[in-house]
Amino acid sequence: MSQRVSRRGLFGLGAAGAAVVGAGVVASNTLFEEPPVAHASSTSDPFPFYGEHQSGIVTPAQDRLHFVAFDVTTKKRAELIELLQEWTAAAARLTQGKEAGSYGAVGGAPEAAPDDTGEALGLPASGLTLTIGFGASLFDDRFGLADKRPAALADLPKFPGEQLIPEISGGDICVQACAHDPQVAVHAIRNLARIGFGKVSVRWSQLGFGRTSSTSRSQATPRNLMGFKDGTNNLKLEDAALLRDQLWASAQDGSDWMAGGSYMVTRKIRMGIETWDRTSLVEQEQIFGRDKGEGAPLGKKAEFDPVDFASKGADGQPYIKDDAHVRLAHPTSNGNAHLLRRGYNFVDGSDGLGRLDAGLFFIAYQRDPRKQFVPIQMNLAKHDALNEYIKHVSSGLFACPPGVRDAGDYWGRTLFG
Ligand SMILES: C=CC1=C(C)c2cc3[nH]c(cc4nc(cc5[nH]c(cc1n2)c(C)c5CCC(=O)O)C(CCC(=O)O)=C4C)c(C)c3C=C
Ligand SMILES: [Fe+2]
Repeated sequence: MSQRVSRRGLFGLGAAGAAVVGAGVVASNTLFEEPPVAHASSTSDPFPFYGEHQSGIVTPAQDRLHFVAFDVTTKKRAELIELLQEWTAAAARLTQGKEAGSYGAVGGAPEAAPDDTGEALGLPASGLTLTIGFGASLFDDRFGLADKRPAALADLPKFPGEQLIPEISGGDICVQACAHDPQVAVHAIRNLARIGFGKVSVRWSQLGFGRTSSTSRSQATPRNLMGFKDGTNNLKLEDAALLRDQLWASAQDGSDWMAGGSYMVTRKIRMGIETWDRTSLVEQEQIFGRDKGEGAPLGKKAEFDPVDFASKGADGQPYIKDDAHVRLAHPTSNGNAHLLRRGYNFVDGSDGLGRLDAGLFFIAYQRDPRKQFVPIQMNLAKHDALNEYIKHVSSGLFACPPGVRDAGDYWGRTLFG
């Protein structure tokens, strides 16, 4: 059964209702709380906010993304904790289709700035998830966190060929907003930025459309901007044993506060779309090692046929070449390392030289980037035939803490508490 608490419903309470709600965040939650659905059954339904793990990781990937990285500008630890608490309360509301604050866009005092910006009034939850992560720079000496930096949050090495732009890389805190409606995702990030005014500033942000991964077997595999099915051989929510082994951090990994959390790597990867579009079909397929129509491994027929790196064609050469993307990224080439990929296509207009500024905003979750993203990306950066058509221009690495248990908990409590 689904619940629908749309912002329109809330708005309908009017000022009197809003005034009661205004007694406080907890009170407002109590007033409106309904048991969250375990699984959204339509694209307008909410996903639960509270749980052992943050939503937005194994949650079936939604269609739209607004990703933001903040720098913390306050020097006071207490102010940062207070902000995380305010953000958590707002996120609990927003993900359930409510306004960011209890007064809302039009229910507060006319003399005061509204506690919601209003552009999502009337829109349902739209499957919004908000996922927070902490970057390595947060663990300097500003907030007394230096000895809490997890070993797995080690700086990524420099990879061959990358051309990173510092202004759109890194950040102290990130928030990934995913939803089926772009207005809902943008509204959520905008309101978190508004609440954070004076304590954080936006370092960079990225819009994404058209998910490029499936994170559940219930989803069809989407296509990336190169026209290939992307996300076929991904970690999926149904792979319980693999998720335990490869996705979720545990207390035994060395940082108690991260138990139940996961590490997120982001890479903005620009594609040379125009060159790609002039490349022959056979070459495109050899670059990935899969066919373009079905997404089947070369030498096989169906998308989910197992990849066979040994079998050879009539010419005596392996169907999947040594420099093919799927061979180099496969767990068998990387010490059994898996990733949960959750990326999005992006088009940021054009670059002034007649080319689309487009590509893949790659997002991957894992238990330990030193053993997963780093060896895979090193292998790809050195040998991948795809490198001729792509350029990594931004990078991020964030420790995403465990889920928020209930209305008395907050994002990052295990780190600060
Ligand atoms: C370091 C990790 C990876 C980066 C960076 C990356 C970039 C990238 N990938 C595609 C398109 C496809 N990738 C596919 C498979 C695939 N990619 C990675 C990792 C990275 N990709 C992995 C681990 C895998 C799975 C390999 C396997 O086990 O078979 C595929 C095939 C379909 C699929 O299984 O998802 C495509 C297509 C692009 C366009 C890109 C950079 C722009
Ligand atoms: Fe890939």
